[in-house]
Amino acid sequence: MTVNTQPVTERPDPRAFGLPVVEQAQIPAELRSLVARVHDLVDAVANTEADTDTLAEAAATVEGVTGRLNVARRQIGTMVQRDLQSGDVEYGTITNIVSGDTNPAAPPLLLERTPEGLRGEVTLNTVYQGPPGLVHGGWIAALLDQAVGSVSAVETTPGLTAKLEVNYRRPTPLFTPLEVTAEVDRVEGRKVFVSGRIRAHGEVTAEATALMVQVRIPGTETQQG
Ligand SMILES: CCCCCCCCCC(=O)SCCNC(=O)CCNC(=O)[C@H](O)C(C)(C)COP(=O)(O)OP(=O)(O)OC[C@H]1O[C@@H](n2cnc3c(N)ncnc32)[C@H](O)[C@@H]1OP(=O)(O)O
Repeated sequence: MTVNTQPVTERPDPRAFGLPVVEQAQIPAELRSLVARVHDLVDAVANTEADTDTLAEAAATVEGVTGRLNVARRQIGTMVQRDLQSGDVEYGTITNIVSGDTNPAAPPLLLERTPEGLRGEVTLNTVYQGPPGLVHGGWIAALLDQAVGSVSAVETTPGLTAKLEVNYRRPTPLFTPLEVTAEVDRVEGRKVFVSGRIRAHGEVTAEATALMVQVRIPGTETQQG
């Protein structure tokens, strides 16, 4: 990471903006178990060749369960607070499609701090398939977007992706541990230039460069530039 000529603003607490925050430890084990079961269910549904009676019975069962769960729903924008092994605190939406703790559609990608930036591992099944046996290109971009967005948030302050350029160098395989890394390259005022990579078997399959623009936080415009 190159020199930042602007002071880094203290990481904002989403509660100050009226967003509910759930600490990771407060998520019940029963909900985590349900998320994992539904994650497996999506894969089973996507691939099943069961007979029609079984399909009809499963649809009715799932419809009933969905109705029971929908009785109480979270507020849109609910955040989860994660305490990283490094001691850093990270906030993200609890249903984030890539990393959300309660989203059964999320792989999920869990990232931890390294001396260079962030690193995580994820293995994707056929739910994320594009070409036969390979990860969908849009999902590759999503993994990279999440990684560069998170590293920007952890090392500076949260921002939105203004520009993301993905270079697909090699096919990215399913059912293979993928290493995802991201780092901050430089900071210019509110602009954070970041980069990220996906590796399979140690070989880079995709890489991205991106521009994150830090969100304007009331009262901090002077520091943010
Ligand atoms: C919370 C922890 C974890 C978070 C992880 C999340 C990962 C996922 C991230 C996402 O998916 S974000 C969702 C996708 N992105 C968006 O929806 C963003 C939509 N775009 C916007 O909302 C605005 O365009 C944006 C906030 C990016 C910028 O608007 P601003 O009004 O704040 O910026 P402004 O126009 O003042 O420009 C500030 C600087 O950035 C530059 N800039 C802004 N947009 C740009 C762009 N698109 N391309 C190049 N440069 C850009 C602009 O030229 C200027 O440079 P200078 O300071 O040098 O003059």
